[in-house]
Amino acid sequence: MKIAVMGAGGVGAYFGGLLARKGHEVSLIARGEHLKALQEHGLTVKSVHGDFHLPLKAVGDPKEIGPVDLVLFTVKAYDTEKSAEQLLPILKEDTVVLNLQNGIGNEEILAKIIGQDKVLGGLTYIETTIERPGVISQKSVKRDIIFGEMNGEITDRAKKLQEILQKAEIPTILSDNIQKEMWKKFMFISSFSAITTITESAAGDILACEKTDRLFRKLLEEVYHVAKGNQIELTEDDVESAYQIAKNMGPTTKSSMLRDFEKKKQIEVDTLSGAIVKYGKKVNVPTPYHEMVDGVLTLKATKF
Ligand SMILES: NC(=O)C1=CN([C@@H]2O[C@H](COP(=O)(O)OP(=O)(O)OC[C@H]3O[C@@H](n4cnc5c(N)ncnc54)[C@H](OP(=O)(O)O)[C@@H]3O)[C@@H](O)[C@H]2O)C=CC1
Ligand SMILES: CC(C)(CO)C(=O)C(=O)O
Repeated sequence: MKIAVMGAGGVGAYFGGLLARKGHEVSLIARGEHLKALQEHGLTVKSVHGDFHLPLKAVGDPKEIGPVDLVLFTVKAYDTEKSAEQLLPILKEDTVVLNLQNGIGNEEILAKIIGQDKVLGGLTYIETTIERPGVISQKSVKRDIIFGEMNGEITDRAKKLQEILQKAEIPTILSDNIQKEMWKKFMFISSFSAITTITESAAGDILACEKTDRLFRKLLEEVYHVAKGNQIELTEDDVESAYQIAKNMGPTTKSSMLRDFEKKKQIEVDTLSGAIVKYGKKVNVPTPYHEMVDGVLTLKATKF
């Protein structure tokens, strides 16, 4: 299968690398120093599941790839619109674009630009980052993808994609309610990104401190109430499951937002805590915890 990775960073290059190892023709779309290193030295992955090195095609302009069967869409949320436009020349009638970004609403932005029929909703639980240009460091045992058609249908193309991902050793669930799965991840990641970045700490320290542990729970509960207000059927068990994910991912786990913050890169606060505030306002559900985080991190990020 011919595959392009739009935004070959921590998530994209890691999964792209696993697919290439199974014989798929994978091209990485990247930019800057990272692109230069990929072109000169190939992709290096250091992973708890095993290190590997691959000389993969890496380009800055998707036009150099030609039409593809599958796109992994793995840019940060703030790059969605521009990156979707750049994809247009490599899309065929039956190309599938699997979105793996954090946040809610990215699929809708994608659909407006490339067409609803091409977009599969998705998310991933994995800790992975660009350690230095050309080198990905994948740190978590967990590396799951959950995806599905936005309308919940279990289609042949989705079943085929699940098989391809599973053959590449990626634990993959095909969901008939991806919108709900995305909200579950949204509840977890908006709250986990908030508490890790504001405290500049990993999961273990946060959960071991009674006060930050309570704050994390408050952030999760706030999203639960916002979700309910927006007619999303999350339960209190989902809040507890989200809390347990932070516990189970291990004490050294950091959010990708904290890693970006440490690298003094733009952070996705607008589409995580900022988005919770907006969804809350829409249905008159107060969000003081996420509002505080959104304000503090927005200001801090202007000082890089
Ligand atoms: N990292 C993680 O552990 C996880 C991340 N996620 C989510 O997945 C998404 C991707 O995150 P992550 O992999 O960390 O991001 P990265 O920043 O590591 O990777 C994205 C890469 O795409 C590049 N890029 C962006 N736009 C373009 C473009 N138009 N053309 C070429 N290159 C481009 C970026 O370049 P530049 O650096 O110059 O901006 C960057 O190198 C985010 O929404 C994140 O929240 C979800 C689960 C886990
Ligand atoms: C917390 C983690 C690493 C788990 O998938 C994540 O999704 C992120 O930080 O973006």
